[in-house]
Amino acid sequence: MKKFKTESKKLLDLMINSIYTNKEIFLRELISNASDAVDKLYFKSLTDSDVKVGKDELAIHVGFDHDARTVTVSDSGIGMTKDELEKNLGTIAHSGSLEFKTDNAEAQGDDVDIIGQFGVGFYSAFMVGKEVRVTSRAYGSDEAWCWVSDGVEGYTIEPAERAAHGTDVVVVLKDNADEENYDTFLSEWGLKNLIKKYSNYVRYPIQMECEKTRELPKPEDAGDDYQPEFEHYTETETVNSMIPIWKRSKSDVTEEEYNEFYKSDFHDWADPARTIKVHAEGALTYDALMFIPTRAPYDLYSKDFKKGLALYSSNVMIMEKCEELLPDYFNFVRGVVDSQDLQLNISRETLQHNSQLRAIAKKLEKKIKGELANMRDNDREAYEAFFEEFGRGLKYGIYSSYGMNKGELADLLLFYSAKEQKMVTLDEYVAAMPEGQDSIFYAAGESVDRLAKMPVVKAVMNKGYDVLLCTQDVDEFCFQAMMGYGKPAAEGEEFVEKPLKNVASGDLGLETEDEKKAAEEAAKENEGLFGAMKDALGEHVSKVSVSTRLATAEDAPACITAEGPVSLEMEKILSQMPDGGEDIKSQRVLEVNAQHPIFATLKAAQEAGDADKVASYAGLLYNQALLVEGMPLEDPVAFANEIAKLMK
Ligand SMILES: Nc1ncnc2c1ncn2[C@@H]1O[C@H](COP(=O)(O)OP(=O)(O)OP(=O)(O)O)[C@@H](O)[C@H]1O
Repeated sequence: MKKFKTESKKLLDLMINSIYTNKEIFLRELISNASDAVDKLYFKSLTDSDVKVGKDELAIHVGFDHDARTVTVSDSGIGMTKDELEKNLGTIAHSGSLEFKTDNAEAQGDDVDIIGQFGVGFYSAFMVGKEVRVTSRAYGSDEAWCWVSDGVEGYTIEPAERAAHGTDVVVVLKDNADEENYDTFLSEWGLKNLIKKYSNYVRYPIQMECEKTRELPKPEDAGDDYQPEFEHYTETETVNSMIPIWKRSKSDVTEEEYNEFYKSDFHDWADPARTIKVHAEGALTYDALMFIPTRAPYDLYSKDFKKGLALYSSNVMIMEKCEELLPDYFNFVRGVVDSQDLQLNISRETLQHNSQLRAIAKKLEKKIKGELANMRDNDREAYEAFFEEFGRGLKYGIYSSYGMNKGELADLLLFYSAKEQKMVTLDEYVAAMPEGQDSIFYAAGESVDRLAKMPVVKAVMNKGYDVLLCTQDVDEFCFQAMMGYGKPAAEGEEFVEKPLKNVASGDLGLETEDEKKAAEEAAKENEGLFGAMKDALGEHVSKVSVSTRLATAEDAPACITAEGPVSLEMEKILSQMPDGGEDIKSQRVLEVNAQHPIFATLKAAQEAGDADKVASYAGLLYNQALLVEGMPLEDPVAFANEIAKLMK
């Protein structure tokens, strides 16, 4: 037996125990080696007229023997001589494939795509195998050799038999232990799954003998009670689909084919809303195929959801979900990126340089954004359906970046316009703003119908201004992070942002000079009344004041607004959060309509010294305003009792 050198032994131990996180990739590595071997022979046939092999003779075979506990990967490739077995498999980190690639760098065209480069992949077989036997016959040689090793001490090379050129790698699996079970590698289903997962796009057919059943023909003399009989048989099946759809030119692929690929590879039953194909050449050459789904997967908004695109290099899957390729707010995009130029880490599980990924991600983000903008502008119905499913994520993207992402995302948002009675973009809202309107108004609450009836909304609408009715919990948080919205109408034009204002908060600055004056006067005149009302309401409000937004007898008698950064709707949402949001309160102001007949009644009660009536009416006004604004009453029984008292 030839012993591995001490350094090699250490390296081998490292290889087997530390480099890979996932044992199952051993099959990917052996299949990649087989594909390289076949590729090398094919390349020879192209460059040397003495070598005659047809592409259809070239295949890879995967099989297993349950009783012997072996998995075998065979190829009809270039094979290895005794010397090559020694050099390639006896020396860790010696890559015959890299040598081949370097030697033939000039002559290689698109027809060859060698995967190996580090000279370590083969040894991953020892993660699952207690012994590996490699029987190989080099092309053009009439002798075969068998290399055998336990992956610990060393290896032997003995003469062997093989009918034709090529290599068989037989992995004798380790025994099952408590924490490891290798039986999945001893089933047709388990191996097929791994081939599909990692090696589906290897360019040569990967074949397996597959078990099938078929019904036997019904005998002519079968009686009425004949039960159909079945037989088992095996058939050679090609498991991989070979040609990656993303490498085919867009004009050669039908929409149907893209849809089928999407549905089968990403496990969706609905066609995608959009398909985005990218082919980039230059410093980094790559292909990408991305899909915008029609509907959100059930776990999109859960913590366990993992975003990412599948990453392939030389047709072999490196990562199932490469997170770095997508920003969080486009987490719903599914797809594939494939590049031969990626500098892989030795385990092929990550890349050496994330800057390569960043460059790709940046370009892809632009493409996705462009596709969404195109859908928004040219197929509004489809875009609204998209937004219904995924809009929350876009808004959350603005909120969670404290508004930093608004440049990328804000023009993709849609909100319900009270005036237009349909979904509009912020640009459409701004474009329709009448002369003199300098803010974007919105209201937040549970439903559009309810919001449309709110006095604070009506008051702004009566001035001729539109109000965006926001019904998602994230809406107001998103707007607060944005603070304002605007973009230059034309290139080079000045950039003016319109502030975003909640119609139920603070001073909107919409009152006329006359209205302002009237309110100031009413406040001064009725200082005593407002003081008494505030006392009656206690901690519930920070202030009782004359409303400037409710300014005619037809408007509501009172409304509640919030001073400061926390609105009533935000308070409601925060109070429903599991982690202590209930402590965050808005500063409520009870605004009273001084033109409303009820105000006259209140004034009269105050003048007559009827403190009980003032207190009771203050409570009633406060509670009914809460009801209108969709806020819970603190004491519904007391409220009902007060009303009953009035009705007696
Ligand atoms: N089935 C095979 N047929 C012919 N040669 C093979 C086969 N398997 C392995 N080899 C040779 O053994 C070498 C070492 O294989 P190994 O899988 O360790 O590394 P690699 O494929 O070169 O690189 P990587 O670590 O990137 O996969 C290969 O470069 C190749 O020359």
